[in-house]
Amino acid sequence: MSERIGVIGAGSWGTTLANLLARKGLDVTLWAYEAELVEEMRATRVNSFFLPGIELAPGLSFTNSLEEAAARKDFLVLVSPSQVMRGVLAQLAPLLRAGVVLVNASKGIELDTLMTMDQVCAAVLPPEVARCFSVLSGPSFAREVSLEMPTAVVAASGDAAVAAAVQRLFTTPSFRVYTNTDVVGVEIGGALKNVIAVAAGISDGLGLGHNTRAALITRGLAEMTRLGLSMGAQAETFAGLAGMGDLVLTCTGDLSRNRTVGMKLGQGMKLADILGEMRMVAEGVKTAESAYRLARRTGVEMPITEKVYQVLHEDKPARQAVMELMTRDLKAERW
Ligand SMILES: NC(=O)c1ccc[n+]([C@@H]2O[C@H](COP(=O)([O-])OP(=O)(O)OC[C@H]3O[C@@H](n4cnc5c(N)ncnc54)[C@H](O)[C@@H]3O)[C@@H](O)[C@H]2O)c1
Ligand SMILES: O=P(O)(O)OC[C@H](O)CO
Repeated sequence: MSERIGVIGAGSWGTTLANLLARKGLDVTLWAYEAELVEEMRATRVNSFFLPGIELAPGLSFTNSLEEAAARKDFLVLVSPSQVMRGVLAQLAPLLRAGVVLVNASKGIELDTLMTMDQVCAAVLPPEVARCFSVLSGPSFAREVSLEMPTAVVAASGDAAVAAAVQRLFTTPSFRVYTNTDVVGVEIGGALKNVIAVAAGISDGLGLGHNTRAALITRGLAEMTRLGLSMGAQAETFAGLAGMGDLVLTCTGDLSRNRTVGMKLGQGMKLADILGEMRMVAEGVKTAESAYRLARRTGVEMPITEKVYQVLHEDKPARQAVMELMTRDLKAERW
């Protein structure tokens, strides 16, 4: 392969994906928002800000210029946090050529507009550029991927040929990529699992047990699926890697930033203090509000999301939120 690839965002996931491609011998340019991070990666070939201890492959080059990262590329991997994606895309829009394959690897719902990342791309980019959109999602902690621990993810696009191209691009012996055509389902699964992971963290932080966590995962999946279906997603996507797969990982894995935020809340810390000591992004904090508002707008019942929103943003005590969830009206089990 002789593809030229730009990766936009040098956080832990952007750096990991760029490094995975460079390890395959591909020509990859990684754009970092922080100029000093570019200097550091050039000098040391390590991203100590976001991915310490992982050596970066020789074929990987670094830039603080979006033009250098994006111009004349065949694939552009978008890995900026979802709440800043629109601003980054607006700067990229005049630089992109028709036919470049866009790969969104960011997981969130924009707070101001309640749009998923495919919708933000369609709104900001010229139609001939936004057409080749795909989303890469699934259970994938950056550090484990960097250490080449076997991982399976999904590449979704409305155009099966684009999904197949992304599958070929990213596949390695330790990174297995499935294709899917349900962009909405994959976007919604990746975004909402972060909210449920905050809930699972709160439960763990309160000292509740495995029963509670299993209930949150299962009923969390039900409400994720309900919202997805109301937006045109397919139910089976939520049983797959971008749904249940990522939900299980993020609700149980100690590496999850979203679960960690929840744990600290459950232990009594204030959100502002938790976020104040984090350099990395926990997308579920803002997506909890996006999802809560989407649920109200669409009339979809999302009780766990509602309680996470209230604990995060309305100072509801975590124990009260648990009690309110447990004493809701009794009902039949259903999606
Ligand atoms: N880390 C993972 O394991 C992982 C795995 C899959 C998906 N993701 C998703 O990838 C996306 C990026 O997360 P990450 O973990 O790579 O980031 P990170 O938390 O490691 O780092 C934060 C990132 O935000 C960037 N940033 C901060 N302010 C910015 C601004 N104003 N404009 C542009 N960029 C800015 C930083 O440069 C850095 O790239 C998120 O949506 C996340 O959910 C992460
Ligand atoms: O660390 P988190 O909670 O942002 O999760 C990272 C990835 O999304 C897991 O698939």
